[in-house]
Order: sequence, then structure tokens, then C-alpha cells
Amino acid sequence: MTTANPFLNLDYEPALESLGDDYFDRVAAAEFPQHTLRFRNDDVLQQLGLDPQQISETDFIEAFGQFQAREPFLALRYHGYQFGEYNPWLGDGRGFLYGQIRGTDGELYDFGTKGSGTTPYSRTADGRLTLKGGIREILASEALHHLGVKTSRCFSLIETGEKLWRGDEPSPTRSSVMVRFSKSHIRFGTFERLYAIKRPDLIQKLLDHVIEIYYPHFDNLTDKYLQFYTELVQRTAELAAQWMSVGFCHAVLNTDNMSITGESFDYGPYAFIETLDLNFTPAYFDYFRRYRYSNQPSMCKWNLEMLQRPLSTVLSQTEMAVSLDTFDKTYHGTYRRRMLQKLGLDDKRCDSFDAHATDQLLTLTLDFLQKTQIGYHTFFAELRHQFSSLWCTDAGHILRESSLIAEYSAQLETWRQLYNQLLQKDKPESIQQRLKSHNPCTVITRPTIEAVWDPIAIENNWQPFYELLASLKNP
Ligand SMILES: Nc1ncnc2c1ncn2[C@@H]1O[C@H](COP(=O)(O)OP(=O)(O)OP(=O)(O)O)[C@@H](O)[C@H]1O
Ligand SMILES: [Mg+2]
Repeated sequence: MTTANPFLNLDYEPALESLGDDYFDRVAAAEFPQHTLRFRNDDVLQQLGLDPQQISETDFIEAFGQFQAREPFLALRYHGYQFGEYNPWLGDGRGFLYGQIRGTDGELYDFGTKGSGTTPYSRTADGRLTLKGGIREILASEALHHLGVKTSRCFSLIETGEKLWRGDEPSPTRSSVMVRFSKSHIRFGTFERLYAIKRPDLIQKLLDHVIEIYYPHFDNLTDKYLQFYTELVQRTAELAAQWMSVGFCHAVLNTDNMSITGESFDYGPYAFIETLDLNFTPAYFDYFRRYRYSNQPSMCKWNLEMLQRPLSTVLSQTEMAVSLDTFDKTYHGTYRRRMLQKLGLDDKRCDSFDAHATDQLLTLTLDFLQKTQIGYHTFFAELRHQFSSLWCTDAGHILRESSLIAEYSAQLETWRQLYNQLLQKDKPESIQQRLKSHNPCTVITRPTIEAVWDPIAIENNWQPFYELLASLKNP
């Protein structure tokens, strides 16, 4: 069918569909009573080579709210370990793969929905996404993206005019449908399901597909499966370090929420920390604090270990165990580099000359933030705003003007001396630039999200939300 709607004329590639029906169910989208476009991601349009000026609101609504003139929609099948227990009753219960499309970078991307209606995996639930849930996912993914975290993006959010009932939102609450733009919707749990149903043939076929598309540099190697697992370990360790440094707590690191590309996605009960509280646990239903802030690296590692079971049908578990052992080194290296950048230091130079001093500085900084429980983001924003070249010449000037730390100033003496020593070795302009690019002024802590949700809920005022989004672009 030819149409004027640019979304319907894109060259969708049936990459996953071509694997055959063992991996998904063909489903239909729900019909919604209303369609109001609340968010469109013009950055992503450009990534696809589309001119935002040429794309209208109607184009978005027809394609991603009414789901016109396109098929098949594929609800992907998967299982997963949820809070440590194996759950075979999962799968896309409120979403489907809408289509796969190449970006201008030559990479293949997925459009996947959330809130588009029931599927064979909805169990007793409604297949819907609340408007607030959609807004929270937009804010998380946009914030993380601009903080340099590898993440899925929201492509569109359309309010759909239904009333939904939820235990964790005042109900009835408003409904929406989202389209997400991600590297892949194949999850660790996609492999776990194939292992549970005893289909090693399908595991190998899917693995070949994953390597061909997402790890093509290994495609011709004889040990490509092991190379893939090793790189996935590294990508996941880097992702965990990215979350930890920006103070993000995902909150539901179940294996069905872990991407086979090492990208972050599924922003449900997540929260950014406000202080360096290692036990911070955003999900109220996480009774044992399994997914607390500080446990994220070890949970990612545990998930990678569970993935060894399905992969053991094509790979030696002993070799995978050796690869998994590289997790800690990659995690600590990435975390250290990112934290030094937050302190305005050149992480590369620190590696070569001052490894001991920088490690000590980092330990002192983290100890201070943990003991005092002063604002994590406020502290780093304060470095950004108060920095002056005097800090490089005289330790006494460091944060001297800061009311935030005034009462703790004495505790910071050793820290100041060490910081000054390391700052001396760099140009003030470079330090200032690093402090600026690694420490955002706006962080979407819970109060910040509530502050933009309230005007929407009370008087349908979207302005604060759009302003907050704009501020995330220029952290
Ligand atoms: N409202 C709902 N209706 C139907 N199924 C749901 C609903 N909410 C969650 N599920 C299903 O419950 C399981 C776990 O949900 P989870 O919140 O991790 O994923 P999700 O947020 O729905 O989707 P994604 O992981 O793609 O972001 C999945 O199988 C999901 O499809
Ligand atoms: Mg999920």
C-alpha cells in the first residue's frame, strides 16, 4: 500500500520475523477511543534520516496510535528470572515488535510498543500503559541518554482516552501507548525460554541471528559464541557502571529486562538516588532489597551467570565462567573513570600517573557522600558551579563558598589537599569543561517528576514537562 504517511513507507526489514514462528505470536493492536500526541522524539527521526519538519502529528497518530496499514505485529516470547524466581509465564503482554528499521548509521533498530493491547502473554492484566508510566519512561530514557548511558529511547507517546485502574497510582488513571526505539527487544529471557522448552536448535539459530546483526565483527570467527558472551559481559558491566555513576537505580533487573545488546530499557519503578544511600530500593514490592542501588552490578553479573544455562547448549560453561570473571574489572574501571570525570579529572591521565592518589580521592569522596548523606547530585553540581582556577593553586579555596558543605567543611580537609594536588596537574578550562559535561543541573529525582506530573493531572498543563525535557538535553 502506498500512502503519504512517511512512517508507512519506511523500509522495514523483517529480520526477526524471518526466524520463523517459534519466537513470537502475531497479534493485533487495541483500538483506542482517543489519540492525542503527547511526545515525539525528533532526535530519533533524524537518526532515521527523516526530516522532523516533514512529519506531522497525524503521521504519528495514524502509525503509532491507530496502527494503520502495517503488519505483522509480533508479541515476542520470553521467560525470565524475576526477583530470583524463574517465571515461565512472561512474554510481551502489553507490547509487540512493530517493525525493524535501519538508522543512518547502518545499524538495525526496533520499534516496539508498550500499552498497545492484550496478547497471549497478558495473563489477567489489561495490556495497557498508564500515561504517568509513559511519562516516567520518557524522562528516564531521555535523561540517561543525555548522561551518556546506553539506553532505549521513547519515540512517541500518545494519550489514548481510557480509564485504567492501578494499585500504585490514584485510579482511575489516564492511559497511553508508547513506541520505543531500541537496539533490540531480544532479552536474556528470550534464550531462557528456549532452554526451558528444550530447544537447543532454536537457541543456536537465535544466537547466530544476534551475532550477525548486533555483533557482526564476530560473525566469521570460529569462536564467535564465546566472543559474543565475553563482549556481552563487558557491555553489561559498563552499563551497570554507567547507572551507578549517574546515580540511577533501575529497580527491576529481572532477566526479562536485560537486553542481549547490553542496552538499558524498561523504566518502571526506577528512581535516581537523592543521596548516596547504598540501600536505596525504589520498588515497594522488592521486599528483600534485591535490586537496591548498590546491588546492581552483582545482580547484572548474576543475570549473566543465569544466561550461561541456555548458552551452555552451544558453549563450554568453563569458558563462559572465565569470561564472566572479567565483569568486575570492566565494571570498576568504567565506574572509576566516570567518577573521576564527575570530579573534573582527566581519567586517562590519572590511569598513567596518579592511580593511587585518584583511587584515594574517590574513596574519600564516596565516604563523605555516604556519611553525610548530603545531596549526591547537588554535591557534583556544586563542584561544577563553584569551580575556580584558584582551586588549582590553593586547596583552601575548594568549595569554600559552598553553603551545602559548610557544616562538614572540617571533614573535607584531607580531601581538599588531595583534590588540589590532582587539579594542579591540569588546565582549569579543561577541568571546568569536564565538570560541566559530567554533572547535570537537572536530575529527574522523584520530586522533580511529581512536579511535572501534578500540572498534567490537575489541569492538563504540559508546559512544565516539556520544559523539563528540554533541560535534559543541555545537562
Ligand atoms: N498492564 C499489563 N498488561 C499485560 N501484561 C503486562 C502488563 N504489565 C506488565 N505486563 C507483563 O508482565 C511482565 C513483566 O512486566 P515488566 O513491567 O517487566 O515489562 P513491561 O514493562 O510490560 O515491558 P518491557 O519489558 O517491554 O518494558 C511482562 O510479561 C509484561 O508484558
Ligand atoms: Mg519488562
